[in-house]
Amino acid sequence: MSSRQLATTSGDYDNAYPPEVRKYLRTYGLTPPNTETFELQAQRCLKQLDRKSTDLEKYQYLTHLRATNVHLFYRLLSENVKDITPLIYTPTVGEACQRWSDIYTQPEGMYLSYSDKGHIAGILANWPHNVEITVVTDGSRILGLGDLGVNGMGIPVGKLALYTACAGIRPDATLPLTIDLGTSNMELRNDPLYLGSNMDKVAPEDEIEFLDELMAALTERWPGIVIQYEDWKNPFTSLERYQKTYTMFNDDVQGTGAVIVGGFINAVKASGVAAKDHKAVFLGAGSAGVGVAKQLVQYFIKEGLTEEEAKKKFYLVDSKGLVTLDRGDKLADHKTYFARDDNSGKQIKDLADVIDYVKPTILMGLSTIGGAFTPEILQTMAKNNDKPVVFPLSNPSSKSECNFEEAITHTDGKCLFASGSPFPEMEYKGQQMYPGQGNNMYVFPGIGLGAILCKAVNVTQDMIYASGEYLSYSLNEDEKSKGFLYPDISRIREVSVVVTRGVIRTAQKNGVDRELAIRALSDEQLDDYIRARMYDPFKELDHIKEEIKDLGIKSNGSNGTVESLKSAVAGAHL
Ligand SMILES: O=C([O-])CC(=O)C(=O)O
Ligand SMILES: [Mg+2]
Repeated sequence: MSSRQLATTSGDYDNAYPPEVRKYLRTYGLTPPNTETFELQAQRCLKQLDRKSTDLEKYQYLTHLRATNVHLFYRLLSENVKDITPLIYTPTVGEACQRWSDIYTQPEGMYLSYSDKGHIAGILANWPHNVEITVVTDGSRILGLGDLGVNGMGIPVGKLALYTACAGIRPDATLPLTIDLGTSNMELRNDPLYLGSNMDKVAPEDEIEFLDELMAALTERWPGIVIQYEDWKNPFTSLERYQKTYTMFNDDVQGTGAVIVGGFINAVKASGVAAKDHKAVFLGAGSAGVGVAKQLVQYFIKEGLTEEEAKKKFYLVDSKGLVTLDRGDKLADHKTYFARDDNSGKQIKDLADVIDYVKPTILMGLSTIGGAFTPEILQTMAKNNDKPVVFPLSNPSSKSECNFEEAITHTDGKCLFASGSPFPEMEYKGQQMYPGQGNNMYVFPGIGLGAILCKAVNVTQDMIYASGEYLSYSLNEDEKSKGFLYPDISRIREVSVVVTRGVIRTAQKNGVDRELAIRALSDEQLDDYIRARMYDPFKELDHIKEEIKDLGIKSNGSNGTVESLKSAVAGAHL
């Protein structure tokens, strides 16, 4: 009997497979006759993609392709990362989430509801694959688009597609997970097509009870699982509650922080201003803003400042203005750390006035207020600095505090720029200008893969920081000469190898690794070890051929022909 039964994944229906492989997989006759090269397959896909008139239609086509030929989808993605990533991830995924209940066609992960409490382990048993990593959201803060309830499923799906594309986690080892704990979004709840429960968000203590059960059930079913929290309105509670007990991290607080560290290290070098002389104004003092600022504190400490000095480099601005201790309102816990006490009673409401007061070298946007970096603000940054650092980081593009063209034009081409969502490069005064994309996709794939490969018990803050630091090392000479702050996205798999190595090395230093055998590897050997474990959609055919060879099919001297397969694969229906 063949070790293969009937085809089980959409990848088995790949029409790149020759007849003998189709016969082995028992898909012979279930696909069109010709065996196609990837070039031909890609030509057809790109033609179909081209014919779609909106990005959302392209997103839907790509979703369909993944569901019907998973390896082809990843081959196409890996050869066209720069063009396709914005269609399956930010910004298009934002629109897909807003319209999820409208455009829904098929399940792509698991949905758990509050009413499933007490039965979570039993429900997880329904998932048919072995899982190495899950991305879990409750949809309560999807990108900068607010509470989208279960429509947020697009985010775990998109993040995990990037795990596969960028870090080579096998597609069937990923689990997109959306928790339906109710939603405060009345527009959704009044929509009969809404796919989640029509109830208000559960109370925080009920949410914690639910999550306690979920974390235990996930880890019981898949003991090595890495759990990534994504797009939660209040991510701090779960981070503090679980990070020492489970292998988990929060991508928005920690991943975004780390990716900014990576670009920031390069921006500080390029700015010509010593680290100790920088000052940063942050528009947005929510979880992502504070998460980023905290990791930059770690950077300044590494540069020789005390924690107190490092903390003083940051001026956070929220909807009420500059965050100060004596502002008269009750500050959320996470803001207090950065609240200023040196304002001599002065309160400043407007961002432009804060900038006049602070004269920052760095302006960061994590506010989800599209256009908040006005031409005047950008002009002031350029007046005060030779090379102002301007990072409008909110997602998707519509929420970006400014776009690349505005930043370049209003700083007369001087700014060092990175945004959260992609913007096109442009020419300015005869010179080609390249935008950086400070998106956490540069680090989370490596954080997850690193944690999986070294079998980390926890994801420590040092591992997170290392992902950003190693990201900064991964710029090549060509990228440096063009003034890039982040490496070219088309090199993302190689970048992820470097990031993964940084994460593993740091786990080893922290003593949270359980795969002790890889401690002795040199850096070069470790990189090879990582690469060898990355799923490569171009090598699937070779793996199946190996499988066939292992069954001794070639041993009758017929070189794997259809005839030899006929006799060797007992039980196959030819
Ligand atoms: O998904 C992205 O593009 C980045 C991110 O985590 C967010 O904005 O929440
Ligand atoms: Mg996010």
